[in-house]
Amino acid sequence: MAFTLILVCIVITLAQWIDIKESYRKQNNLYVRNVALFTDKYLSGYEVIVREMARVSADQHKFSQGKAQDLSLRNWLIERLRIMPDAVSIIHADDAGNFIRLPYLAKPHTNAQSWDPRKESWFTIAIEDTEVAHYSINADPFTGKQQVLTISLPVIDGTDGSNEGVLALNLDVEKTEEILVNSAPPMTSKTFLMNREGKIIINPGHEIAPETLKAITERAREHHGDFYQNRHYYFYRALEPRGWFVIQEVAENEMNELVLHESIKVAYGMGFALVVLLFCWWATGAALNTIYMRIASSIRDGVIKPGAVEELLFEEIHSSQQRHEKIIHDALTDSLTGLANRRAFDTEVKRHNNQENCHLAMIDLDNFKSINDRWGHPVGDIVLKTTAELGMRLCGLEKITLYRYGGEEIAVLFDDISLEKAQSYLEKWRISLNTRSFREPDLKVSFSAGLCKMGDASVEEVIARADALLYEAKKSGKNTILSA
Ligand SMILES: Nc1nc2c(ncn2[C@@H]2O[C@H](COP(=O)(O)OP(=O)(O)OP(=O)(O)O)[C@@H](O)[C@H]2O)c(=O)[nH]1
Repeated sequence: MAFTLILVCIVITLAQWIDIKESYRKQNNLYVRNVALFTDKYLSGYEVIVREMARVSADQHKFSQGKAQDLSLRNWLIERLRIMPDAVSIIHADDAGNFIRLPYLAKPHTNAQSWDPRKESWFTIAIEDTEVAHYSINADPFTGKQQVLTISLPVIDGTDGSNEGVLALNLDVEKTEEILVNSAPPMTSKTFLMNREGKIIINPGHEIAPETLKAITERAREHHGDFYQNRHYYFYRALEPRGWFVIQEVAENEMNELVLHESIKVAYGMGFALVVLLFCWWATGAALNTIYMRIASSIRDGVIKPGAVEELLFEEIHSSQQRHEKIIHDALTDSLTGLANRRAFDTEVKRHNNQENCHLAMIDLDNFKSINDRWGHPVGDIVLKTTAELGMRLCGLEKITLYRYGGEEIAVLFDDISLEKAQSYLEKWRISLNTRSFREPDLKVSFSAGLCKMGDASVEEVIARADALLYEAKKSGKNTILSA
């Protein structure tokens, strides 16, 4: 029992462990999805503006036409730049090496002096394509910033389709990092952006080993998902169409600690419930044991000891036993005289016939019909009852049993009693009945009896012999006892 309960508790706690872990997995996936959505919205907003700037630049800006007509475009671009809080600069460059960079810096960083935009990856990729915006991380030679996030697009003349170069918007990487820093993961973890080639795009200061990046590129094959690698859980989601991934790295220890923290509450609850159950089980067993012991000793001693439950149980057992005994008693007793009835006689006579020194007497009231006829049946009943009472009273401690054999006939079984003693008993009974005064002044009652030995013939023959003697007694004038 206790073992089964403990087993159930362990199974429930384990199921709870798996359930909590699964719930954290979902939370992390949701977190990565939200970061990806937010980052996507953030970058798309800037991409739309860059696209608009590229379109306007294509219409208004031709490097071949000199600088004068650029002023209005420059002002327009500067205005756009001002409304983009995270934008660092914008560059329009063509494949002849001409470029303008806004805002204009009077003292650019020394790196800018020999800078050629055509050597930048954002230029080479963007100039080959006509539709898709390109995202890359670069250094800004003008400010000396090591990292800017560049969104680049080709500048295509709307009228003749000629390529006027590339427009590139540089965003402050630190601002994009803030998205990742300020996002609230469900647990302590590292969140960063990398591309499909395993290169880090944005990483707010986490240390990510190159082999980890390699492993992620091999495992992160779907649009989104999660996997376990080298004691870490990884949750990822693609940032299409940039070919980037938002990655969240959770240490296995961190996940296990959280799951353990949650599961331990359930385990404590289960443990407490188990202890309470076992205690109740033990207490009930002990209480029942005490009750059984008290009932047993009550039954053995015949004394009901204090204690409501035991008393009730004892009473119930006792009264049910009494009911049972009464049913048996009623089944074997004549209701008028209180003597044992014919059914009891039929059972007992066989037993007596197999024993030594047993005798049978058949008794019949004399002239009973006349008594009934003269004084009525109720008086006849009283006579029957009085006869039985006298016979019973005279038995004393002897093993003499009286049976109402039928009508006004009574059978008597003498167990281990000599013929003389039996005769003496019957005689005393006959005299006491015959001398008995009734309320009815003229009522005189007597009986005749036939007494014989048992055991030397069948029951039927013994009864027939006693009946024959009774018949003889009647014939000889009644109020007589004959024996053989
Ligand atoms: N009051 C009463 N009468 C009974 C009962 N059982 C049998 N009797 C009556 O007992 C009478 C027996 O009459 P009989 O068989 O003629 O015998 P008897 O009148 O005693 O005559 P002898 O036996 O020859 O002395 C019948 O009238 C029965 O109705 C009973 O329980 N109560």
